[in-house]
Amino acid sequence: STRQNQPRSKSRKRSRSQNPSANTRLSAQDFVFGETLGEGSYSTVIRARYARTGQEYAIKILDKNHLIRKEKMLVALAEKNTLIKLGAGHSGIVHLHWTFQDDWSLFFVLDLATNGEMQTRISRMGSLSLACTRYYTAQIIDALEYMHDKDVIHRDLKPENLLLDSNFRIKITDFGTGKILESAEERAHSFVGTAQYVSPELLERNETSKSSDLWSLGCIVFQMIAGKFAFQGLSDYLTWQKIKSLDYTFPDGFDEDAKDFVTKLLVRDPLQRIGATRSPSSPSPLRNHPFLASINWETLWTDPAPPLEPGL
Ligand SMILES: C[C@@H](Nc1nc2c(c3cc(-c4cn[nH]c4)ccc13)C(=O)N=C/C2=C\CC1CC1)C(C)(C)C
Repeated sequence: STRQNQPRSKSRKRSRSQNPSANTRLSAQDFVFGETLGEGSYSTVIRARYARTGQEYAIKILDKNHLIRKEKMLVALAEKNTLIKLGAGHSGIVHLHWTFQDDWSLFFVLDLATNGEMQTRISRMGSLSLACTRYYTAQIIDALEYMHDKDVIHRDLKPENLLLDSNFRIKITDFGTGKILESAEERAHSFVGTAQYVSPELLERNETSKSSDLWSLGCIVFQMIAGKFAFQGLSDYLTWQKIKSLDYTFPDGFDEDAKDFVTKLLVRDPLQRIGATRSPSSPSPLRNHPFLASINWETLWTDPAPPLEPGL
């Protein structure tokens, strides 16, 4: 029967099975751990197989003592709550299936994205074709609008956090920058984001909003097509100077519609960015931009991904 084939928390029909942290009976012994997939700032993500069903997952393991010493336990819990809040509602977002702990660690059992990080693809390819860039940009927008409508801001959107599942579709991950916690005082100390993708408002006013994710999207689209960062200095400080002065240039041959799209995202004033003032009820100017005219938003998540071929 299905009871044997599912991790037990799923076998319960009540709402408990919807709450990943409800399961107090899963333990590390229920999994066979494999290769390390990546290291976060306070965590390691390891490939693992749930022994009972053979289903593969990615398990994020956080060291409790480390979290306590660095006063990041609340950040870890905020990330868990953000992941729970996002739930299984969107296939473009990594889903948290269960959590459990032992004396030393917290365990988050998440979707495995078997084709890894977009960053790896861009590095290998140099750049992505326009068809790939349009497809992935549309999927990022769709997932981002879902997140923003749930009042979740990613804050550190970058190609490393854009995973590719077995069908080469996007899965956004690493919500390690829990916005729930950010009091003004904490904000002053916990500098968030990766240099090349940080928005001007975060650099100048330590401020982030949903529109900061749109700035990062602009940097990502530029990078997918150009095969290099929009803003890159010889040091983080010089990169930040370029960001604050909007010092970037499109390489020759950069698609004109894509240029217009990126230009409307890399705007200093967060409120003037395309899509910044969208509401769940109003149509999104991002989706209607000419650069994405060829996208069929209804079949976006069932269409096959375009072949990953080099761009420019
Ligand atoms: C960006 C992230 N890297 C990764 N995070 C996750 C992966 C993941 C998979 C591969 C991969 C799979 N096959 N080949 C490579 C390479 C990197 C991955 C996954 O499958 N499922 C959930 C993940 C993360 C969820 C958790 C943050 C909440 C860092 C470096 C932070 C660990």
